[in-house]
Amino acid sequence: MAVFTELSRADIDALLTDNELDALVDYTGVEEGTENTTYLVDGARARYVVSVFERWVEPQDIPFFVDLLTRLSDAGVPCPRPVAGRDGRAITSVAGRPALVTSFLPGRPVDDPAPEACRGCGRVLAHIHRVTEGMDSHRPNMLSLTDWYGLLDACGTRLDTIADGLHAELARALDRIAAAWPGDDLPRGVIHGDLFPDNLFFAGAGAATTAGPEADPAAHPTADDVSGVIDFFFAAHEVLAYDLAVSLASWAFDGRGRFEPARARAMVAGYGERRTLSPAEAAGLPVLTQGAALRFTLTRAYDWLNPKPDARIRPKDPLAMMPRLRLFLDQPRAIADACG
Ligand SMILES: Nc1ncnc2c1ncn2[C@@H]1O[C@H](COP(=O)(O)OP(=O)(O)O)[C@@H](O)[C@H]1O
Ligand SMILES: N[C@@H](CCOP(=O)(O)O)C(=O)O
Repeated sequence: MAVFTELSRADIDALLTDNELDALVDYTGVEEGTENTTYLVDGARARYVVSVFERWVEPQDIPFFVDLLTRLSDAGVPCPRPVAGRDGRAITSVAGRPALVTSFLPGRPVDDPAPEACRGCGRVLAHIHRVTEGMDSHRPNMLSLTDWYGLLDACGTRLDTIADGLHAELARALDRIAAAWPGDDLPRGVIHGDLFPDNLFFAGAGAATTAGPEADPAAHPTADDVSGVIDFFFAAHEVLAYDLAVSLASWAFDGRGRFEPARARAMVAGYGERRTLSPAEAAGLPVLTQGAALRFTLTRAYDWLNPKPDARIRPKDPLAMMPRLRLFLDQPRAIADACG
């Protein structure tokens, strides 16, 4: 459960009534998520999502998220829309904490995304990249390649308590990735930065986890069934193709962690439906996917080694991305072929 900051019924009631939004029916802390505190709030008229920012997000970043989510919503990207308070401006604090109140989105993520779902993911990413072209608000990426060195240092040899030799292996990987990083030559813009399967909702999805995929065709939604994209709190200015690399690293593997070229191909094809990937971007993807697998290993390891006391959270396995990192490093053709 990702609740770092406990909100009381009185806090939520004050949020709804002080802003003349709604009457409180019920509220609950959300199980999923690892970065921020999330509450679902049921009002008499609508359902809201309250995200209280805990880290990586500074209060001065909040206007960027408000602009971004408003712009994307206006352009038809099914993302959370900021909810305005009594003064007509987005609500950016709850119970004295930096926060954002947004609309609730329907649908569920898929656990084991088939190529059609991957195509939907690629399409949404490209849509985000197109719609944010020329956006005025700017947010630098706090987790860019140079920041990975800081994370590696902060974890230090304590990494070896997670797995023998992990520190040396990650240090080698980082040096190799940094030496080949194609970043400077590629188009930059606003990336989502964390479009893992749990952050994309599909209408009708979710049956796979309860009834088995064969029991309900909706367990395998199509790209047209995308109903929501959430968790923009890593969004920032970065190399656009790196965003695709993050999703390739997190979507293009089956339930047993085996690379699935068909998923990677479908994702790249879906991306191409909305934005043309240049030859230089396609050529950069093998190294960008190495970087993505490394970045999430480092942040997960950091969180593992530095748990927040009293937080209700399920930490993610820091070793889960390691086989992917090794595959991307050892067989760069795997990604290159999928993109060709
Ligand atoms: N707009 C939304 N609509 C529906 N559910 C949401 C929405 N935003 C968040 N959630 C739920 O809350 C969970 C945690 O939100 P998320 O933004 O991913 O948290 P974190 O910032 O900690 O990663 C999500 O996995 C999802 O179940
Ligand atoms: N997606 C990242 C970290 C954030 O996870 P989320 O569940 O809070 O979106 C990871 O898997 O490490």
